[in-house]
Amino acid sequence: MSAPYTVRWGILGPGWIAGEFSKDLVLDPSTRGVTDIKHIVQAAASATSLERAKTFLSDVGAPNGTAYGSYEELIADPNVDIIYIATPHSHHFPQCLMALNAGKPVVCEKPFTVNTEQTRILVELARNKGLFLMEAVWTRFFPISVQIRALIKEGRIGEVRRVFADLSMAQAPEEKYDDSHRMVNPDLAGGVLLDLGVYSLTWVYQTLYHTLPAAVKPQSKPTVTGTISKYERTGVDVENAVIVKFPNSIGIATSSIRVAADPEDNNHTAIKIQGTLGEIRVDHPAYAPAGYSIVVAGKGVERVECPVPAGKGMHWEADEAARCLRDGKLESETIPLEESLLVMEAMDTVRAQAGFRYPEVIESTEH
Ligand SMILES: NC(=O)C1=CN([C@@H]2O[C@H](COP(=O)(O)OP(=O)(O)OC[C@H]3O[C@@H](n4cnc5c(N)ncnc54)[C@H](OP(=O)(O)O)[C@@H]3O)[C@@H](O)[C@H]2O)C=CC1
Ligand SMILES: O=C1OC[C@@H](O)[C@H](O)[C@H]1O
Repeated sequence: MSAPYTVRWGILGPGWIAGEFSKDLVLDPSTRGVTDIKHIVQAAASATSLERAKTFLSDVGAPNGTAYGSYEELIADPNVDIIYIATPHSHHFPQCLMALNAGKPVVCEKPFTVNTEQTRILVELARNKGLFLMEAVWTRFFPISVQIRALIKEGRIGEVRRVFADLSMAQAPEEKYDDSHRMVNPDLAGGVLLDLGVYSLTWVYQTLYHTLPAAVKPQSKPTVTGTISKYERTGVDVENAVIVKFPNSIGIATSSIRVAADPEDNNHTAIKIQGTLGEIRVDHPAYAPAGYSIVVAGKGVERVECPVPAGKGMHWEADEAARCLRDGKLESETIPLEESLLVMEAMDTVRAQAGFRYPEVIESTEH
């Protein structure tokens, strides 16, 4: 058996999710049945302080990693193969630009950028430079997503005509968040559409668009209609509803931080994928569901549990990025850049229809 392909990660923005991601990186991949890939947390950088980067590395179980007190040093490190960006939404575009311009492949947290134009620039830059680029929508790589896309393609629930997808978590923003917090701060591109709505839209696009034959995709671009409710204190959205109309199907994506999709936290259905023969009901939360049911008329209910075998489940997206690097691919087939652009476009459209724009400094493509 050949040695596993090893990828050395550089973590840019050592905050909450970067910690979860890095802890998954250092897990033994065989705990999820993976033997062809190995990850190393090679380095981490904090723009706030070198000490923070050091503490981060030790906390995630990578005490031998190199700590940097600036992002520039991280992306210049020749021992780093790929950069993972995990900062607030407002900062993804300039930081991705910086990393790509330095010749580093990038995995960037969701949402890719503040708007579509920014993502388009990154995609063109990565393609021109021959560098791998991927939006870190971890949900797409969960075995549950893989299984459900396969069930749709094999016609288990007939022709899929409609999808309802919700990711809502009652968070009482007035109590939970200071107005400067990234969830509600317009300067950091806060708001529920970009933060949680991106997952509801992911379910719509990965079921109704990703599963289509390649030949029909060019004629299958959706039209999007949507609305939002604003947070009185900061003006970002706290609730939204998006209708995504494809030629032969309709997706309805919603998200909220005012109400909960699953108030009792009890595997309530958050996503319904409806076909002409039946439906697939996927558990809350949409970003990491742990089970689903297949309900076919006359055949009863088949329940499928999909627990994460070890860690949080962010390792699957890292495995994908590693395999793409190994195989010389510039993008993931599971989350093609075109689909990241389509989701960004949907969010742009909803914001435009609602008259919701972020400060020019973060909507700008000049950096
Ligand atoms: N995949 C998932 O499940 C999740 C994804 N996310 C996504 O990850 C990203 C980061 O979220 P999260 O980990 O909660 O973020 P944090 O609030 O923990 O911040 C992450 C890092 O970003 C930098 N940062 C924080 N605030 C600012 C600011 N005001 N200006 C500039 N930089 C700042 C800091 O880096 P430094 O130390 O270098 O200053 C910080 O360590 C977002 O895109 C979010 O949508 C978030 C949660 C879950
Ligand atoms: O990506 C995310 O998923 C989990 C949520 O709790 C978090 O706010 C969001 O950023």
